[in-house]
Amino acid sequence: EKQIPSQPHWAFCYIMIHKVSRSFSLVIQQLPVELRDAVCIFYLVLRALDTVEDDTSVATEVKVPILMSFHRHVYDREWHFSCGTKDYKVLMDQFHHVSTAFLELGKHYKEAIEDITMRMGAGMAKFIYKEVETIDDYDEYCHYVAGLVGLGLSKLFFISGREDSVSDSLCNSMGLFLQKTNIIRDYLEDINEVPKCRMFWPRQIWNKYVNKLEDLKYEENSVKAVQCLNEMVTNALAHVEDCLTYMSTLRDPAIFRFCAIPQVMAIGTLAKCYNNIEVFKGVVKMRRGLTAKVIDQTRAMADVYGAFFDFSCILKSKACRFLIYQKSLFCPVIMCLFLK
Ligand SMILES: CC(C)(C)CN1C(=O)[C@@H](CC(=O)N[C@@H](CC(=O)O)C(=O)O)O[C@H](c2cccc3ccccc23)c2cc(Cl)ccc21
Repeated sequence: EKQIPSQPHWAFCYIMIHKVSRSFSLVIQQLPVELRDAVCIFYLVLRALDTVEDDTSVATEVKVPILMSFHRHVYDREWHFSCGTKDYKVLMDQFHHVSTAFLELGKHYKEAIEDITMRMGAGMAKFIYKEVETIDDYDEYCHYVAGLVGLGLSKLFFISGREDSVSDSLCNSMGLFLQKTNIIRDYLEDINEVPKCRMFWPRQIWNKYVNKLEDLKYEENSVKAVQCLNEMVTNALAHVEDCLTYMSTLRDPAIFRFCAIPQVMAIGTLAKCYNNIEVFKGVVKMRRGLTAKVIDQTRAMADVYGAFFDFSCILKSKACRFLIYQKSLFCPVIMCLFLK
């Protein structure tokens, strides 16, 4: 039957989304209601899984079984596992509201969310025992925590009947671009994490510049640190073409905005991080005003090409500009930008 907004579990879910991610809760409101509910639950299930993975005070022998069986816990109204801090602790303690709402979703939505949760939990468990050494490890880890989100969202869009299915590789790139941007931006926060620092930058990249990842934050290494940072940004930019291709396949304007806004935020963050020693001194965040502007002005591919084009001007990289030019050939607005 139709959900009455007063039902406590749906109220809890939407309030929780608003608490953990202001911009995401704004963007999710654009979606058609049936899809919005499925994405809301998908996001909260993933946030809960991430909270378990992130909690360094949970012993490995306790954490791994929870990650592996999380996809079944979403069906159990009684289940919860207390961990995390602040709003994430509330999410974990009150998780039964998420399970109750999850059980009200359509069958295909539940199957899609369960499948991605199972695969992500298994991937997270694998990386509890495994460091990110090579660039392949880096891509594999980002696939588990973010690429799979792209696959899952595309499945939900398809189930809603509003979008055709898209190749796994394009969906994966959407997630990798966002996650690699977060990993670059959050260097200092992750390296200073207590009790155990979290390291996602691949050794294959940073060991060309320093002996230990944490050495990047010391003043005397600042030239090498920025060179290493720029290599990490360049690695993330490799996904731009796939992201632009993915977004240009989207038909539903609401789904387009839902996908495009985080991508434009990410390209803006990368632009701020590029060549910027501040990444090793504090967290480099886009100004709140700029975030509001992106949410308001990202409506069509022309806006996305524009944002990526602005970034490529900052990069001054011919390769990136040429790529954007190539992709935007059928977009008059961008064409005149190039001719300017
Ligand atoms: C790791 C991640 C990038 C996938 C996290 N992730 C996102 O980053 C959110 C945005 C968000 O939460 N922003 C936070 C960032 C932050 O915490 O700093 C904010 O507060 O602005 O967006 C993604 C997300 C949105 C739209 C399309 C996507 C396609 C593929 C993969 C992910 C996609 C997301 C969608 C879902 Cl359903 C679940 C998680 C995410």
